[in-house]
Amino acid sequence: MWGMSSDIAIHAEDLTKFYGDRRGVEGLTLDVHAGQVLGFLGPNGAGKTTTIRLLLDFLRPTRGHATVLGLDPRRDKALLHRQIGYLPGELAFPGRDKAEDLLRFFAAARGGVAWNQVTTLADRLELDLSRSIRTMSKGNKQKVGLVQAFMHQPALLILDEPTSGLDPLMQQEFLAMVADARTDGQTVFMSSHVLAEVQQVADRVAIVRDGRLAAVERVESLGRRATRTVEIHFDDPVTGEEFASLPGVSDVVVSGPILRCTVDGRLSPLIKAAARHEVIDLLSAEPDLEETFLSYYYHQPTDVQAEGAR
Ligand SMILES: Nc1ncnc2c1ncn2[C@@H]1O[C@H](COP(=O)(O)OP(=O)(O)OP(=O)(O)O)[C@@H](O)[C@H]1O
Repeated sequence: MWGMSSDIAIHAEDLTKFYGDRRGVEGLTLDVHAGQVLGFLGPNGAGKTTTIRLLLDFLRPTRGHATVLGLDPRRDKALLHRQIGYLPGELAFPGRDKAEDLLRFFAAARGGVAWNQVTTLADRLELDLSRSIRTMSKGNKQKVGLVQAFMHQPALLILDEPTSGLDPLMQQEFLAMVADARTDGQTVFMSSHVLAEVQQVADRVAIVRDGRLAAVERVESLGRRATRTVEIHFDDPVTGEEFASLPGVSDVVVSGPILRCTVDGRLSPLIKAAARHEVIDLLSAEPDLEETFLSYYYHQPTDVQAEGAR
């Protein structure tokens, strides 16, 4: 439909939303491949929720358009929503009492859901379905939201800050649910401001800031580009100068026989230079995607549009 190939679950083209003269999101062009997990990353106010609401036709774009599961959200909203599992960023449940009642209501609205799906998900998340939603903590409400998003095994899951309010164990369980969904061929679009969690499950990461897409990267290539911190202990004092100009080496700090620096990319230039001295020890911290992301994020001009965006 719409000339879209079915291996694209979400296609956004110049998607733009202004709230008055305030930018929600501008010029967002992005494809999400069917069967993949896309992490949609950015800090508060970057435009993640705005983008998600545009994809679902809860907001109308100022400019541009989106195609979701081959459908135009503006024309086929109801049909589209039946095929999607959506977790809103702000959960507002109607006044029904028990979690189970609310989930039965959602299940019926979707034309019936195998109830064992619901209980399986609730068990995984350690959610007591007999509890009253009104008295639930934020985390437990979030679990109810997740169960309703996953319970009909939708072709596409659109999740706005899905781990918010979950404790670390439950965050891991949620990530396992996403990995299982991917195994089953479902597509997942999840927003987050935490790279570490997205890194575990995503195929690609899209980074938004100030309402613009700053980068789209495969998770592995983010990793390959990772900077790492290296500390080398020598027998005798060294000078920083002989290391500071090496390719990829920065932030050189020398205190006596100890050298600390940041290396971007391969370690060999540093290791060759170090080997001119007697090396006692070398410590290299695991490439930290969070740091890579942050350095990338803060050092790029705003209007960079990565080649990987399409
Ligand atoms: N209804 C609105 N009216 C005016 N401005 C809005 C409205 N909704 C969002 N904005 C603005 O649009 C920008 C993007 O907001 P959005 O909620 O999409 O960001 P976000 O990345 O989802 O952030 P958060 O994680 O805080 O939800 C922000 O500057 C925000 O203040």
